[in-house]
Amino acid sequence: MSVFDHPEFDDHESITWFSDSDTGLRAIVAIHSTVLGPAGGGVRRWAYASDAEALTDALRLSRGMTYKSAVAGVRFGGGKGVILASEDAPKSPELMAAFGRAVEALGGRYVTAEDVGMTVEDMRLVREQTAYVSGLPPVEQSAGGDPGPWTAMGVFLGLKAAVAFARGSDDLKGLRVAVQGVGSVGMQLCRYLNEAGAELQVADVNARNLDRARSELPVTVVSPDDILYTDADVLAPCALGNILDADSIPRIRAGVIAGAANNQLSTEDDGRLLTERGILYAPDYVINAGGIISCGLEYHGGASEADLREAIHRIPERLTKIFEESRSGGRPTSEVADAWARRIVAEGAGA
Ligand SMILES: NC(=O)c1ccc[n+]([C@@H]2O[C@H](COP(=O)([O-])OP(=O)(O)OC[C@H]3O[C@@H](n4cnc5c(N)ncnc54)[C@H](O)[C@@H]3O)[C@@H](O)[C@H]2O)c1
Repeated sequence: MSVFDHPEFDDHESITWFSDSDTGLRAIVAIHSTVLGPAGGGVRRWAYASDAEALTDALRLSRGMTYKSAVAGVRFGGGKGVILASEDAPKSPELMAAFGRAVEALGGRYVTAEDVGMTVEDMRLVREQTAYVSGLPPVEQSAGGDPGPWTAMGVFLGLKAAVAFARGSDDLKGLRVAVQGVGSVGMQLCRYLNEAGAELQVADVNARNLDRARSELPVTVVSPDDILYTDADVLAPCALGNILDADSIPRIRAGVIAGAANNQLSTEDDGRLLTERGILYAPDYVINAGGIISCGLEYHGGASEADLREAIHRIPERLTKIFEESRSGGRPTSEVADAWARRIVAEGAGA
């Protein structure tokens, strides 16, 4: 497996592979950049098809974290952990402790938090081994905790800004929103959308999460194979990445894409395909920054919940600026956001 020539390598500062024979832990921590601060980024536990797939995910996600924190003004660089889930390494307090020791071994260059497949309770176990962790139970800090609900708040506000830009009004009453994935973020987003009067179509591959959505809210359940292509006004991807590509984009019917999932575009070219189809795309790492804003304030300390809410309420303003720059320059929103992020990091490097 090539690393330095990997298409997603993008000058990562370091990539560390961890293994612990007692617990079966196998993990990768990719640190893309520490220019703007310690590399902040959650850890994802997922059953990857191969080590190569896990590496690709770690590299893409960690670069996304650099961009996300840069644009959101969070004092973090970018990094990401992935734990390779397998039957030989069941989730256990010991496995979490082993991951905590791995984070500690990086000496503070990487600050972890929860992502897909991880919980606040897992972070508490990680915290027993290292201080380089955020997203802890609220009792241990003032602002912060589980980043999921804060991410959902930012996505909701960002989705409204995207709808306002595309349709001239941010009134969601009667608007049809298709939500892919009703996990931590997707479910909370659905609650906000329902409150605002939107009509919800949802899909999930996890029956328990789907049942929760169905029992709590008036939703129409759509098959996971169809949710991207359903007849909706807004598509909110809140599952995994790599869903927007040359195959899926021509079939999407929604005019706005605004959701939480990281790395929604398969390649940079896919941003252009969306623009050509007239679909307004809210760049994922801009709209889903609520979680890292929360983790950043929690980690650096001294912030109140009011500070956190105020910071998250600035997400729509940033998105609108990106939409405007995209429209006036005829460039995809994803390209505009990437250019912003690179400029902020370059300025940080020169400071
Ligand atoms: N949690 C956060 O604070 C946060 C912050 C930023 C970005 N994100 C991103 O948002 C997305 C969701 O995060 P989360 O914390 O809600 O994770 P989660 O694991 O709680 O929820 C994800 C849901 O998506 C479902 N899913 C997976 N594949 C699917 C498919 N093909 N079709 C339909 N459903 C599918 C899962 O079953 C699960 O219910 C992820 O991409 C994550 O990286 C999360």
